[in-house]
Amino acid sequence: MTGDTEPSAPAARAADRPAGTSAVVVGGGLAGITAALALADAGVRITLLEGRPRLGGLAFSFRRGGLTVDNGQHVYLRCCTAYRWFLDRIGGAGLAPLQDRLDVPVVDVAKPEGRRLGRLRRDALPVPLHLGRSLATYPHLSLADRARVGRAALALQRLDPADPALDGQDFGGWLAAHGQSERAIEALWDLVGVATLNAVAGDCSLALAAMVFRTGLLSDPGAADIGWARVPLGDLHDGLARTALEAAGVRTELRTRVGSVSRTGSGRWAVEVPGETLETDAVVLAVPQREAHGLLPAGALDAPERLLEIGTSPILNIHVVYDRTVLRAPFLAALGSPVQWVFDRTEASGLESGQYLALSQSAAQDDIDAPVAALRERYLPELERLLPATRGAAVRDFFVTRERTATFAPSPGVGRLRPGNRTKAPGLYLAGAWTATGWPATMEGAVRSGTGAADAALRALGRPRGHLFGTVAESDYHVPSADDPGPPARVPEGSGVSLRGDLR
Ligand SMILES: Cc1cc2nc3c(=O)[nH]c(=O)nc-3n(C[C@H](O)[C@H](O)[C@H](O)COP(=O)(O)OP(=O)(O)OC[C@H]3O[C@@H](n4cnc5c(N)ncnc54)[C@H](O)[C@@H]3O)c2cc1C
Repeated sequence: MTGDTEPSAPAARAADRPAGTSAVVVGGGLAGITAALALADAGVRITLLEGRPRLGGLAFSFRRGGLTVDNGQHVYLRCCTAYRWFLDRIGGAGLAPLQDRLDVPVVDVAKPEGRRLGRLRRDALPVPLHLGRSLATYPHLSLADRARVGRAALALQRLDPADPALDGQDFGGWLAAHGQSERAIEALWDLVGVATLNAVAGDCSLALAAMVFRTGLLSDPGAADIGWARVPLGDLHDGLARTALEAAGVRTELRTRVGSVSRTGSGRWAVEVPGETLETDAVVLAVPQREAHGLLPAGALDAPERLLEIGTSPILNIHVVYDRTVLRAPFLAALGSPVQWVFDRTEASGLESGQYLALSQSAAQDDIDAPVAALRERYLPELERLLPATRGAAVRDFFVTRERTATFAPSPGVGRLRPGNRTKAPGLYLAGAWTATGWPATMEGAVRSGTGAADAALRALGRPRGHLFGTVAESDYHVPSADDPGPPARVPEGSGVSLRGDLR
């Protein structure tokens, strides 16, 4: 590596760029990759520095014997327009398609009479009627609870997530004040909320919850259709991302941990990595909030100590390989069990026989440090209750992945702690899912923060540009024809992704 980002960029496209427009992006998670791509696409000469030997940050894969394992199951929704733009930009949309229509099997094992299957799905009707039939027939709620859920959803729709007064209130208190029973919270609000917000309703800012439920369930009929990668996450966030960065002329340096960022005497920026210092015009810090706090020069934020007040929340994934197929659906959600969501990872992991399930356990404070043996003892019998076919099946492998700081904690009051993309230091920008995107800690939030930082930098360079992505557009719902097959992120016919009534 050389000492200045400008003359050293390898790709021809970068070499053509005018001098005086270089930037260093620190951190190669989704926020940093996005910022690097968006800036490079606008003609800025970019160096991306990542401390680890791979890109992708918190959403990555690793090898375990013959398996490719994701550190944690990731899903996104059709309303995640920024992440969908990102998938398109790296050429990965076809590898992480969306359901044609929201359809979530929900299995309740709490009742003595046995397990019961319900479904949360949508119809092709306008909001809020698109969920009306599903709610009316949802067997896990009493009739009275279903009516009260409908009324609360309409009240939620009237909230403005950007209203600062909502940030300090907790979602659980709001739900109780709107007549929601403990059962309704468990069987509906937390079923969705824990997975998307990484906290139970009582621990969640009303602003963030309103954002999730309004955008996902109450904005457009298809907004909550679920998408997920049919390949290892690393294929997208590391492999394809690296190819896209290289094609855009970005110089990417892995295993390169930034030690400090400071202003030079001439008003440029000095980025220190082991053995050398890079000089550049602008810096995007796309690292987690604690690292950002450590790298921010004095005076860059009014109250930098607030970054350290942002809490974190863990996610545990439990991976089980059976010698046979035990689940005949791509995923399911569970009630009446410590199991939350179960995903079939068989194909994506490269497993050739048997079935590989990943249990995604959000807000996992109670289990995150439990020994593997204790988790095995607790969760295998739970899987037998949920999926009877596991009872005669042999467990070929059982392991866990623990992300203790998977997301920032969406606690009441977190909104006032999250800074925007701009700092008080000219040329220094912040990105990361923890910045003030209005979204909880998601891939969507990370990508939005990356484009936000790039936009702020481009405006300062006098090169503002149009929006890269919009809200959920009507065009997302058009009927595909032979001439116009529709957006690439659709599940192809016959792909086997549709859910069947019988899960096993
Ligand atoms: C188990 C799990 C499950 C999840 N499930 C979902 C889901 O289903 N849907 C969803 O949308 N989101 C999910 N998320 C959240 C999502 O993964 C994150 O919000 C997103 O990936 C954060 O991206 P980021 O770029 O903001 O930060 P990060 O991914 O944390 O990236 C920051 C990068 O900076 C690098 N870095 C740090 N310090 C330095 C330094 N000094 N020098 C150089 N590099 C440095 C780090 O190595 C890292 O690569 C999940 C997260 C986890 C952990």
